Amino acid sequence: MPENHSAVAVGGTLPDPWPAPTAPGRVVGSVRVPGSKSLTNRHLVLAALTDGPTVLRGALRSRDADLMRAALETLGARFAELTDGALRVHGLPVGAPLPHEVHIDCGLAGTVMRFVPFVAALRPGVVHIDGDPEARARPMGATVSALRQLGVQVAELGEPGRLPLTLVVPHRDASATGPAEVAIDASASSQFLSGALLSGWRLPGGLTLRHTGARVPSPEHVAMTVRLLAEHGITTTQPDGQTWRLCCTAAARPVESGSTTARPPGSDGAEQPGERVIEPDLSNAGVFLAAAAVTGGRVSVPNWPSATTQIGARWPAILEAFGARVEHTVTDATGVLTVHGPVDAAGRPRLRGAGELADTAELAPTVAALALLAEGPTSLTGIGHLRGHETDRLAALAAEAARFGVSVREGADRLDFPGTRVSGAPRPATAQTYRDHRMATFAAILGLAVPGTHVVDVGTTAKTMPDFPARWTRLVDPTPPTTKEPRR
Ligand SMILES: O=C(O)C1=C[C@@H](OP(=O)(O)O)[C@@H](O)[C@H](O)C1
Ligand SMILES: C=C(OP(=O)(O)O)C(=O)O
Repeated sequence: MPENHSAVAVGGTLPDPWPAPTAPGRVVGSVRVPGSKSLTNRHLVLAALTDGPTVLRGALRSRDADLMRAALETLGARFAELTDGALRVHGLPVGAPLPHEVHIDCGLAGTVMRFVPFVAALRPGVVHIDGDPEARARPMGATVSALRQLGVQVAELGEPGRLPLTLVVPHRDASATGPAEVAIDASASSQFLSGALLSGWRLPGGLTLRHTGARVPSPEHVAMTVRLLAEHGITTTQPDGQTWRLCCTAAARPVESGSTTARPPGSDGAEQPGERVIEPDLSNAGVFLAAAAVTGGRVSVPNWPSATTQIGARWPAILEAFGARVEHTVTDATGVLTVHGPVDAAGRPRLRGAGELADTAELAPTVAALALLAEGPTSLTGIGHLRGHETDRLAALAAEAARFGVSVREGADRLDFPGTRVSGAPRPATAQTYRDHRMATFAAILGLAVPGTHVVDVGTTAKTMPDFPARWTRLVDPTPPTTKEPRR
């Protein structure tokens, strides 16, 4: 079900292709980043499966988050926007038959494609699941297999192991005592494991989930799932690195405990909803931090958590590998992360190659932009499963680098960037984005240093950051044209 992705800026539609702003000098600023997509969509699922109301603060509004909300609403959850900007979620009736057949639109959201089918498996009925044309290329085989092991009939209406799917969910024996046993190969995406775990605690006997493949991709995201379950009072045990066990005993209770849970002052707790605060999206924060790195500038992100399960926790180490200096000023549980971009003796930006960076997962496109502007070589390894992301990101990054005049070596699960000492500086190009938000932000970062860069369909950034073009323009060149002065 494709939809119009065109980017709408304050005051109108953005041009397509979009002229990416070039930094007039050092980029200096502070950027408040919206809530994490991965945390928001997990919290939405967990709140939808909790019997009492939950209040979410800082939840992302974006295409992926809105698709998740719509899907959960279709399955019976209810949402109310509160006047203070928070979102109240009322859980869906687990186990009750759906009143009629329903359709779920996943868009291009991996979290919706891989999390929602397991939610659907908790209500007897017929559920049709589809998404954008690009979503039909993304792997779904492990979800299909897991659902069948749970007794759901799954019709694969297109290619095997791909969307669209129709699920026929049976009535479940609520007196089941043992855990459901599911064994899947999740090598193509950690989301298969997260999806099963996020709903598995509502199965009558809980769930034992086993990964049969070699390695778990994006392991941080599975750790995030386990952590959030724990915050909801659901214990996951891991007898070995490939197996997760969830019991159902904590099921169906409103949120009462957990590190992000707070009760309103004076509350006796009886009818009060649990409250969750969602961290900013650190993967998207990396795009803004990259602007400092690329221009020898200084960019801060407030509310940077001191401890997090987000893969964006790796930004300080990654940016330091490129020669940036990173400070984290801590106040309470959060703080401000500030990146100072590296400069040479004359004050000109000067990124060094980062060497080998393993398992950068969803950070890879942003890191790739840095690697194209760095002097020395950088290799991104262990990223084979990114071929199943919004697009085949290894092929897309190599193709777009070539458009900018840089030859990047594409291996089965790695990319090798030569560094500008070998390739020369990237030259202007009109970057294709393949409906992939991170390919758009990749090109925007290059545009900082490569005047004349254009980005096709920059509106695709609405997947996780609807106002990206306006935010980016404000950060890169905040001075109105008439008052412009060189910043260095
Ligand atoms: O569970 C999640 O929220 C995600 C898991 C990861 O997926 P993969 O394991 O497919 O990389 C990540 O890349 C994606 O952006 C979000
Ligand atoms: C891979 C990504 O998204 P999705 O949640 O759609 O898998 C991503 O955001 O980089």
